[in-house]
Amino acid sequence: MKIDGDAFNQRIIAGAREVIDEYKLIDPNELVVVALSGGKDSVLTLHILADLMGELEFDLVAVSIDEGVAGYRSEGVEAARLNCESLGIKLVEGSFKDEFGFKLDDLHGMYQSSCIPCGVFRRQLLNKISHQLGADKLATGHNLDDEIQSFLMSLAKAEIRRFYKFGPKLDKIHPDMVPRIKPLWKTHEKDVGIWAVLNNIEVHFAECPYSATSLRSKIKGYLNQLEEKRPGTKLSMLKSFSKSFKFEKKDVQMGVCSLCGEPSSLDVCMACEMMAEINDRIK
Ligand SMILES: Nc1ncnc2c1ncn2[C@@H]1O[C@H](COP(=O)(O)OP(=O)(O)OP(=O)(O)O)[C@@H](O)[C@H]1O
Repeated sequence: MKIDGDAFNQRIIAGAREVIDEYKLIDPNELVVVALSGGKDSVLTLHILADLMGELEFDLVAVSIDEGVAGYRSEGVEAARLNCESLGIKLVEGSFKDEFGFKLDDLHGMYQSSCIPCGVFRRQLLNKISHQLGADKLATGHNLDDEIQSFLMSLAKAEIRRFYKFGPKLDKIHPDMVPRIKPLWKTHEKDVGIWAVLNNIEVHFAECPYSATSLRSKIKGYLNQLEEKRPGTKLSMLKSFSKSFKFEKKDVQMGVCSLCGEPSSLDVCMACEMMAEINDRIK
């Protein structure tokens, strides 16, 4: 079946715009930072926001983190640079090596999945750089698929506390924590891939070599099978999760880590706890 490119693009943009408007993701005069991995989802988020910044009157900067995965991340960072250059958006780069003194590859075999430390350190660094830049919002490329996967992962691990991260806009729960927004919250991952190919956009399509070990990748496979057999399942799940779980964000108590001073709900943040183990093992 041949796709009508213009109609498809309009549908994708309208879907994100609907989420931005419905959930009031961005206010005028705000500085929005896009967490830009160079993958298709964050690149689409960058393009959509670059397109809207004039009309909605906000500023835009992108941040890319090099986690230190040989043969993988440098291509993503390159795609991030090319897209920022073509759209005239400033790109700020950070790396695990510079910030924490190790590459993700150095941690190989230390955890059940390398995605565990990767997520912890990346989230902290993205927030730290965004806060230093004076950002009001941190936009990620999380799409509908990512969101249901995260929800099911929290359910499977009985990490009920994490349910507050569900939804297209997270509240500001600490002065040093930049609230995250997810313009692609209702966009199917498959459609993002089609958008990138259809428009010949420079994106890094490869999967991280560590991702196959994660619980997320298993849940992703299951959800894709389900969607193929029963189209519409993913959207129904998103809708039912949205209706069933209304969490009081104020119940999440945020303070600062007693070691590094970064926002944390624990006395010692996950990053510092992991850092102590890592220092014992590799330094
Ligand atoms: N290295 C990174 N630098 C900046 N932001 C990142 C990075 N990795 C992930 N993110 C942000 O977190 C979101 C979800 O992460 P995920 O691991 O699903 O990304 P990905 O699949 O590598 O790339 P994408 O989601 O952009 O296609 C991304 O959409 C992006 O906004």
